[in-house]
Amino acid sequence: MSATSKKTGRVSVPQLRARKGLEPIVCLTAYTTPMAQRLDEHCDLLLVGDSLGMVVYGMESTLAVTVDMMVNHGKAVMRGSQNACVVVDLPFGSYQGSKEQAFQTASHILAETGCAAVKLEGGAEMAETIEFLNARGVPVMAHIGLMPQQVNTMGGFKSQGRGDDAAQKMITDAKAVAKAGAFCVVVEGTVEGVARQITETIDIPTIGIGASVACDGQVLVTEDILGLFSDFTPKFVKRYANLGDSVSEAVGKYAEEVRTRKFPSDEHCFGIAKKGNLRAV
Ligand SMILES: Nc1nc(=O)c2c([nH]1)NC[C@@H]1CN(c3ccc(C(=O)N[C@@H](CCC(=O)O)C(=O)O)cc3)CN21
Ligand SMILES: CC(C)C(=O)C(=O)O
Ligand SMILES: [Mg+2]
Repeated sequence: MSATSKKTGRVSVPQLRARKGLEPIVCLTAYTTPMAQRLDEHCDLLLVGDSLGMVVYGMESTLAVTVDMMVNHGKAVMRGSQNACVVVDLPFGSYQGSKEQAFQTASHILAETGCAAVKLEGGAEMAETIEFLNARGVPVMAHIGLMPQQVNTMGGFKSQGRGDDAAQKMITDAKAVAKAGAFCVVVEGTVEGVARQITETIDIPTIGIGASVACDGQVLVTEDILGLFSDFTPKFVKRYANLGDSVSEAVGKYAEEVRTRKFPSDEHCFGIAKKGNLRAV
């Protein structure tokens, strides 16, 4: 059972921060109310990720995701959950301009959705922004390593931390976001040795996605583990179900029954009208 705060019933940001080095933090993405309802009892943290652009809207990257989309899906996830701490991703272009822009966007998302914190991508270059937000009441989850919003500068969704310089830069980034006051940090697509060294070096929890078992917690995209998304499958995804196949099978049966007039049968109908109910024309 996860620790919950008395007042709201939800896992709080300080409780998550205090999990450093203890029981691993369980996190999954959530975009909708029905999925949040299913995930809530099992997860410490639900992340309304901007990956929804690719998973729900069929976009080729996360770059065109808007603040309005994040607010609407954030509200949906809050309605479907009561236990987990809900964190919403700041989308591309809504926070990189200045720390003031970041505060404007983040405070809007917190006020509109009721979520507990925001996540933003970036290392040392975002430290000032993280400190600015945190000091003004916006808890920040950082995100380093493979940063999908940097797909155009990184030349694709490629794993990070290979080579001494890249490894050293990632460790510097991790230290910078921790010092700036981030309450935890997502480490994405990063070689094990670097993820382990970061986890051992900084005093906030690391949440890994493709960053080995050395991290203080794990996150994956829910549709990936359920087999509901198949445009691509990152190496770090483990499939726990094949719901996409179940959907195809169920819908195939429905279509067949409609075409053969097997559906709807009597049990799904409101019966035959009594004589008096039928008005003569
Ligand atoms: N469904 C989904 N799952 C995700 O994990 C995810 C998203 N969408 N959208 C936003 C980002 C994009 N991510 C991605 C996308 C592709 C790869 C990928 O195909 N990587 C290859 C190459 C690795 C390399 O060259 O180092 C792989 O084999 O994992 C990884 C992460 C992670 N995020
Ligand atoms: C995969 C996680 C870390 C994310 O940023 C997202 O879902 O957008
Ligand atoms: Mg994201």
